Amino acid sequence: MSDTILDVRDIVVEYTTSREPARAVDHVSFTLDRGEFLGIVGESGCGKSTMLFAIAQLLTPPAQLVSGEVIFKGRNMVGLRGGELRSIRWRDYSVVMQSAMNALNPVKTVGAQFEDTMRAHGQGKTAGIRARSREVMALVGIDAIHLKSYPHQLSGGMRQRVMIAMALLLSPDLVVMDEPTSALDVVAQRSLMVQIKDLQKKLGFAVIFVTHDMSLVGHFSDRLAVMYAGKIVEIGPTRPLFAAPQHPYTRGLLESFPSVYGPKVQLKGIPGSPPDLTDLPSGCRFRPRCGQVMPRCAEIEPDLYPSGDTRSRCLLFEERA
Ligand SMILES: Nc1ncnc2c1ncn2[C@@H]1O[C@H](COP(=O)(O)OP(=O)(O)OP(=O)(O)O)[C@@H](O)[C@H]1O
Repeated sequence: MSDTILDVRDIVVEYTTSREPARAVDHVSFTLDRGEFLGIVGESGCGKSTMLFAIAQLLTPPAQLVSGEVIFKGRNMVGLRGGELRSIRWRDYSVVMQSAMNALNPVKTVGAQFEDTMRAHGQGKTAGIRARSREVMALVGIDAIHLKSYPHQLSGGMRQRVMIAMALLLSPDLVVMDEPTSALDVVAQRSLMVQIKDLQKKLGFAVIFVTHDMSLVGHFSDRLAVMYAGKIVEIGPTRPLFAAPQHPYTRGLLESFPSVYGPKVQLKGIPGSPPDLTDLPSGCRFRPRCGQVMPRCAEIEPDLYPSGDTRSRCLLFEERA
């Protein structure tokens, strides 16, 4: 039996604008195995959150899924109606957003919100709801007393943990996370990441984790997908991708972040900024910022080619395809 839990097939998402539509996700495909931790990285505006929303079926206008399929546990989620989706969300997959303050209801206690979620999925027994609520709070290291707290009574780190506890209430097989640590200071960020990883190993759920901070997911993900201007430009196992990044954009990204280990090196960054999605350069989208640009890069839009242990969307690797 296949171990694939999620099969994202050729998805295209566009935002309607007053000019051309902005194609924020442009023919993206990948699969995710049960229990796997996939990091999605890239600069701000490259389409990471839009892709996550497309997978979780949470897109709202002006964004729309133009084409593609999202096969989750063997079923295409694209086109499922509200009721069908509601029965899958939280139970089979859950979503942890950037800001728990926006995702949690400010006028309900944490416990009441857990109860609503569980009752909406057919858990009728109050004793069972209370026990499970205490259990998930213990999983994320928060005293059950805070089931009586309102979101504003908790620190930022506690709120994010509460969101994770809520995401785990119904033991889903997949948790998608959109920069869940971005509002926290560096120390709180690391400790939350360690906790997410521990929970994932213990409970066995798969994770898709979106972040612009490559060094953050470097220690925790099994595989990484690097996005640039709506496309995956490199994808592969995390370790080799970090040790020997192949795509010039991945190399630039890695050189933009200080490494926790290894010698001190000058941080370089990537010159310029990502292109306007309504006015893309011809050929390779990264071409105007690339240090290894060749004349052909303006003419040919590269495919994903095998490149070392990863696959890269760069003509440097074309002959190996
Ligand atoms: N409401 C909107 N209307 C029009 N275009 C939008 C809208 N929201 C996003 N976009 C377009 O989609 C692109 C991708 O946005 P998205 O938020 O998915 O990127 P991201 O990589 O997640 O960025 P960040 O890390 O800042 O969250 C943006 O660059 C922008 O061009």
